[in-house]
Amino acid sequence: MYIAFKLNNFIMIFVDTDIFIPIYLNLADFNVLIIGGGKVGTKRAISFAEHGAKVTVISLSFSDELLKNQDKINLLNENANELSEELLSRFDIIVTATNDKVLNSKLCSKAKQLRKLCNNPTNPEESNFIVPIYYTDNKLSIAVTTFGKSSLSSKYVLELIRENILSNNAIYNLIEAMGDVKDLLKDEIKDPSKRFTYYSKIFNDEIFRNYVNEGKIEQAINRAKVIINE
Ligand SMILES: C[C@@]1(CC(=O)O)C2=NC(=C\c3[nH]c(c(CCC(=O)O)c3CC(=O)O)Cc3[nH]c(c(CC(=O)O)c3CCC(=O)O)/C=C3\N/C(=C\2)[C@@H](CCC(=O)O)[C@]3(C)CC(=O)O)/[C@H]1CCC(=O)O
Ligand SMILES: NC(=O)c1ccc[n+]([C@@H]2O[C@H](COP(=O)([O-])OP(=O)(O)OC[C@H]3O[C@@H](n4cnc5c(N)ncnc54)[C@H](O)[C@@H]3O)[C@@H](O)[C@H]2O)c1
Repeated sequence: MYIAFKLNNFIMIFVDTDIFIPIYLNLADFNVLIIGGGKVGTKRAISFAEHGAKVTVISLSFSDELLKNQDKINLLNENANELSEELLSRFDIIVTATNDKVLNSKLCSKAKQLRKLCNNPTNPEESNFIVPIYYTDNKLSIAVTTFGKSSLSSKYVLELIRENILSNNAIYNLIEAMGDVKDLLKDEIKDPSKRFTYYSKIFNDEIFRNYVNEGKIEQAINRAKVIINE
């Protein structure tokens, strides 16, 4: 998953970025184990729980935020050095977030042997999934990662996309209008291969796009109907 070599006395690590496939997961009711209840473990635990997963945190100590959320997150006060394979097997996803890098590596490696999804925030190149920085609204989602090189840079890239691209309402109008076009085409043309030719034709039509840019969705859909009936 990564290549390491020594250059000027630094160990250079290159994550093989091609090996990661971006996927959006619905983890409702999945069992997630977070090992380490400090700053990183707390962020991950809260985020997984907010997205519907059943979260357990095993740690020697817990942040105040975790202690306040015991109704939503199961806390187990245990030493992770003594975790059995049987316990790890009960979870679908494992995050190793203690401040003991050796322990995190050992646990993540065991988890991967058990074919679990494992995230090691202290050593991204050992993870078989990465938690990217992301933005989601009810129409689209954008996730950015620099594969652990710099979260601040990832955050900056995301801010630039939001400020320079998503701030233009025309993008949202376009998504809305093309969603309506899809409903319309599914209704009117039953043969998918015929239907598919219309998507790009309508998407690239100048008149359709002008209406979309002006926020005139109804006129845009009428224009789509004209194209379908041509
Ligand atoms: C998105 C977010 C999600 C979350 O953590 O829940 C996240 N990091 C966040 C913040 C953050 N992380 C760090 C800083 C300090 C400034 C800086 O260094 O930039 C800040 C800034 C802050 O805290 O504001 C330091 C840092 N990051 C990693 C290491 C380990 C290492 O390098 O060894 C170190 C310690 C380096 C050291 O010890 O020196 C690695 C990872 N961090 C990732 C995700 C994954 C890759 C995503 C990517 O490529 O961006 C990956 C690979 C872990 C993974 O696999 O999931 C969250 C957004 C918070 C928000 O929303 O604002
Ligand atoms: N990926 C990221 O975004 C990111 C960001 C900052 C830091 N980090 C790295 O993540 C690691 C954790 O950082 P943190 O700020 O959450 O640390 P922290 O000190 O706040 O928390 C560590 C937690 O691990 C627990 N722990 C330690 N040994 C344990 C054991 N044997 N069994 C059970 N629990 C144990 C501690 O009780 C504590 O709750 C650090 O190595 C840090 O460099 C990653």
